[in-house]
Amino acid sequence: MMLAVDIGNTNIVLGVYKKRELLHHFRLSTARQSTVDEYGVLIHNLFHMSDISVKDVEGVIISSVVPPLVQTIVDMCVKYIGKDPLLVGPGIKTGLNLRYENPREVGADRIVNAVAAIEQYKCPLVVVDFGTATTFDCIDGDANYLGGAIVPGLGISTEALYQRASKLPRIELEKPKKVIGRNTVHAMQAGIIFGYAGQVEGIVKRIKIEMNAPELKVIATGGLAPLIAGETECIDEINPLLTLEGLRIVYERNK
Ligand SMILES: Nc1ncnc2c1ncn2[C@@H]1O[C@H](COP(=O)(O)OP(=O)(O)O)[C@@H](O)[C@H]1O
Ligand SMILES: CC(C)(COP(=O)(O)O)[C@@H](O)C(=O)NCCC(=O)O
Ligand SMILES: [K+]
Repeated sequence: MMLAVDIGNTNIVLGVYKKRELLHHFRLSTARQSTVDEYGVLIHNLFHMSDISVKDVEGVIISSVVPPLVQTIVDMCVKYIGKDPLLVGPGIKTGLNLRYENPREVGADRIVNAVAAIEQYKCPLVVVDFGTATTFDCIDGDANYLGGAIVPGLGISTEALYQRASKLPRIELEKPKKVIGRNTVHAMQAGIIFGYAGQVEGIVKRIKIEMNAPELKVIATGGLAPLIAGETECIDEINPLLTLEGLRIVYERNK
């Protein structure tokens, strides 16, 4: 078995693979102050509840966009799983041709998303990951990673209204019935959800023009993808496990 770990700014997602098959996946909060032993307890409990033996884990791969947590999770793997994990970063074979000005700058989650999408779909394509931030990753017809766009995530945007405007409450990220809200909560939900869908549409439209690829496929992933995908025609498919799949592929390429 192989353990794939994606450390995002909000959630740490873990996947347990047996060859190409995802047997289990788990989602933890990204707690920057948690210790090696605290993460060890979580992993121990999750494995125990799922009847996974640590002894069966032959290797671990990690992608992280939260530098302060990397050493903690690496140390946890060594101490509680007995494996030195592979880190997605410089020196690792991804098979991806990165056209970023500085390839080291690209988030590891964006890299593994792109690797998985190229394997699973026909290029050209765009991956939209609705996480803490929403990222757009553009892949051309020859499977080159071109770059993309980064926008504030749905959660961050919603939180900003609450934090910066005294009379705006904290709201649930839920789709309202109408775009014309007749109370504060509905008005905020309308603005956030429908505004976000419009933003995604606008960016995808510009990407298609800039890449001269009107037929390009748009794949959505990340915790909040289903909320927005229903509100726009521009998303072709939701693939919630794209990041884990990318980690599995990169792991195979470095065995
Ligand atoms: N299965 C899910 N259903 C609903 N919301 C989710 C789910 N998974 C994650 N979320 C929410 O989506 C947001 C982004 O999560 P995620 O995609 O894991 O972000 P990141 O990769 O930045 O950690 C968070 O607010 C999280 O609570
Ligand atoms: C853009 C991101 C913050 C998205 O992270 P996430 O929302 O998945 O937590 C992350 O991919 C990142 O820190 N990237 C580095 C900058 C870049 O990709 O150019
Ligand atoms: K992510």
